[in-house]
Amino acid sequence: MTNLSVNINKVATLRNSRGENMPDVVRFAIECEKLGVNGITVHPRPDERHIRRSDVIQLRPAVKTEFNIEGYPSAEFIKLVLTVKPEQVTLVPDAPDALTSSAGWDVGANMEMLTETVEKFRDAGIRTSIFVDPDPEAIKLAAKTGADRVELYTKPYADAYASDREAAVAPFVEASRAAHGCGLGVNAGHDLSLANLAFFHERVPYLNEVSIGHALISDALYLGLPATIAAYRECLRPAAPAE
Ligand SMILES: CC(=O)[C@@H](O)[C@H](O)COP(=O)(O)O
Ligand SMILES: NCC(=O)COP(=O)(O)O
Repeated sequence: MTNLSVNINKVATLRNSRGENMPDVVRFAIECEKLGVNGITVHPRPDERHIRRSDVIQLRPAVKTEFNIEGYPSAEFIKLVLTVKPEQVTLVPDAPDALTSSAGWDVGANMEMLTETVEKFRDAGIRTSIFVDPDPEAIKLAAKTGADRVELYTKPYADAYASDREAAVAPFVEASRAAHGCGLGVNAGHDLSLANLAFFHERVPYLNEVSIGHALISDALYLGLPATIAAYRECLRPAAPAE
């Protein structure tokens, strides 16, 4: 089974466009859980342009499924995560002013820092995941940091899906096999959508979790949240066993 974690960053973007608390990110997370999602993801950025540190703290007791916090492991981020103790932390290499995530880690160049960071979170009982491109070498190194999972950066898949979906998904199939072979769990995310998710799920083995925000929140504006969550969950329905 592949879990669906809803990234609620964009709900906070809308909230922040006015000075008050509408929409309420905690209420939104609870509504998502009532509709059957398996987790809630947030990516607090240093400028607090969407999710704020105070949101992360308020979400913790409200989220009853899996709380996944993504971000660059600055001292401030590490302190926040160790205080909040989510079920999962995803380490992402974004610069403080990044518009959005645009690449996985250069794991080799950051081996010592990643290994030390993973150890801090593991000691606190928090599952760790490292954001990587679908590169078997980076994945082998990620396993050596002691991380539990990798998250595959799926924008290249999303971009290439319309022109040649077989070619687009092939590196992710290989990457997921490599991760599984190293004993790592496999997450995936970035620009997954109703257009490309079902095929990704059908083809990529060992997929533990997808985290989806931008497209899902946009779809909810058109379709409503219950229909949107139902449609994404349908994309992740296990294939019927072969006759
Ligand atoms: C790691 C990743 O792919 C997501 O966290 C994505 O970057 C969402 O962040 P924004 O909502 O700030 O674009
Ligand atoms: N880890 C990816 C994520 O949380 C959501 O990315 P996106 O769907 O907003 O591109």
